[in-house]
Amino acid sequence: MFSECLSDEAAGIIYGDVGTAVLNISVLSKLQKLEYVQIEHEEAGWVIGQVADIQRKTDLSLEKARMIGQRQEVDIHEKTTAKIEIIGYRDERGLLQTPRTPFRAGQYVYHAEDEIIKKSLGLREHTKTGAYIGLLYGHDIRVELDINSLVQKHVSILAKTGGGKSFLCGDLLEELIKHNVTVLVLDPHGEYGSMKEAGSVLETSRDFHVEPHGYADRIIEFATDPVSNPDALPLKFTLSNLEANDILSLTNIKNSKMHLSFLKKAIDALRNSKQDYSLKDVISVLEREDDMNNYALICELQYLDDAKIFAPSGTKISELVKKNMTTIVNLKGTPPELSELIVNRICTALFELRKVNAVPPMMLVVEEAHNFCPQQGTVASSKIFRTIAAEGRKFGLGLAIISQRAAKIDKNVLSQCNTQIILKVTNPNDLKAISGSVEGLTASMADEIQRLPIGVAMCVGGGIQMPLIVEVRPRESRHGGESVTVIPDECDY
Ligand SMILES: Nc1ncnc2c1ncn2[C@@H]1O[C@H](COP(=O)(O)OP(=O)(O)OP(=O)(O)O)[C@@H](O)[C@H]1O
Repeated sequence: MFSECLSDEAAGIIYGDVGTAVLNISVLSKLQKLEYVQIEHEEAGWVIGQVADIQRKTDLSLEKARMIGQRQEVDIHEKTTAKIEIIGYRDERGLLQTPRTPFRAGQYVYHAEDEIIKKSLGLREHTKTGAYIGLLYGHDIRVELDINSLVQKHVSILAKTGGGKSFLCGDLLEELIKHNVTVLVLDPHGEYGSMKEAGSVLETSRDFHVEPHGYADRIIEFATDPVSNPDALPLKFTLSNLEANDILSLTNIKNSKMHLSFLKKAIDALRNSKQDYSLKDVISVLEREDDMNNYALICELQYLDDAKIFAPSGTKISELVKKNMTTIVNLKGTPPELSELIVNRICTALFELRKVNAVPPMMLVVEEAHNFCPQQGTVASSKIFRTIAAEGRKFGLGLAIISQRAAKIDKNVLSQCNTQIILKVTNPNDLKAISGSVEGLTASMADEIQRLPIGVAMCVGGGIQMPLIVEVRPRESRHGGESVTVIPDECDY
């Protein structure tokens, strides 16, 4: 017979037609959507399920509702019911199974105990390789992503703008730093340098066990514009490593055969006379030609020279990537074409050097990934991202892509991300792209993505076998992507 001893604390009783995958209960005590429940099965033992939907059924007719409007007393009878989706149980081999025979009507359903949830969902706490990103929604159970799996199988963090992507990515980076993983972050908006400073952990109703902590001793920051980022080291590229068409692609005269041939000639002349040369040298050669047709090209090169990104001898990868350290490449203020070229050169160098073990196994984190590996059109870095997504895992080069437009990321790249962290998304195209790429996503979970509050994420992969809803932990370090207040409170004036 089934356990009757817990009936006082029961969440509900099964009624109506009962299946092996879905069943309905009459709710007996407070129950929330997405909460886990446990039900005893005659053969399988305790099985867990999740509340997919709750309904309060009432007998209030339209007519009676009108009577309430006329301030008349009306009796309302209500019954709360819930739809439960069965997740399963662990068999003696530790594999997740679902029962093959249905539960019985009249059976009690209970609020799930933490130990049963952990066992059934395969959640392990305080593991050696776990990145703690938050607590399981409604439960004091730590959700940890397996770092080896993140690096080997890539990860995506997707949400609408302001959905909490960079906040959560900061959590992940803190964990990677604590576990001594070598990381390089491509940071188009300069949001991650603030991780050097300790944050202020907000008081919340839940205790996440997080203390403020800054990571200045573990972070190296490089910036293309060191004037605006005085704490960062200057990032420079060797001009002599670029071909004429690379340089022309950075200007507004991308497809001119005439200008390409002028530029090639000037560069060939310089290469024949010296090893290192600057953009000023290229401009001087073009000026000496005294050809009116060169004028537009000279103006563009002067504009490029003002970006001060090229030097006779650029930043070496050995300076950029240091074992067990996190490097932030701050691209704030860099024009898009230049950013794409920089990202392409860094990623290509990392991939090639990783192949020959000249840099340590590492994680490459790319913010605003839709700009560097777009689904439509091609940019300088499109090809290398496809290559890293497809082959990076073989060489220990993990990819973390972060974007507010899932539908605008190259599908060849997105589909290779086996760990997905999804925050609030409302755009229908993005929702479609996400639903198509997340394994094991039920219709109710997919629907839930639009309603996720800020600070709540849906995760799957990284050692987590089914999509889980997670309350994201607070940051230890300062979050650099705070939303800007347009109209301050009176006291702020
Ligand atoms: N887990 C959380 N706890 C508390 N506050 C959060 C959390 N996640 C996000 N926020 C707050 O929400 C705001 C937006 O978060 P965040 O900057 O991470 O969004 P985003 O998705 O990176 O935005 P954008 O697309 O504009 O870069 C910030 O002010 C941040 O402090």
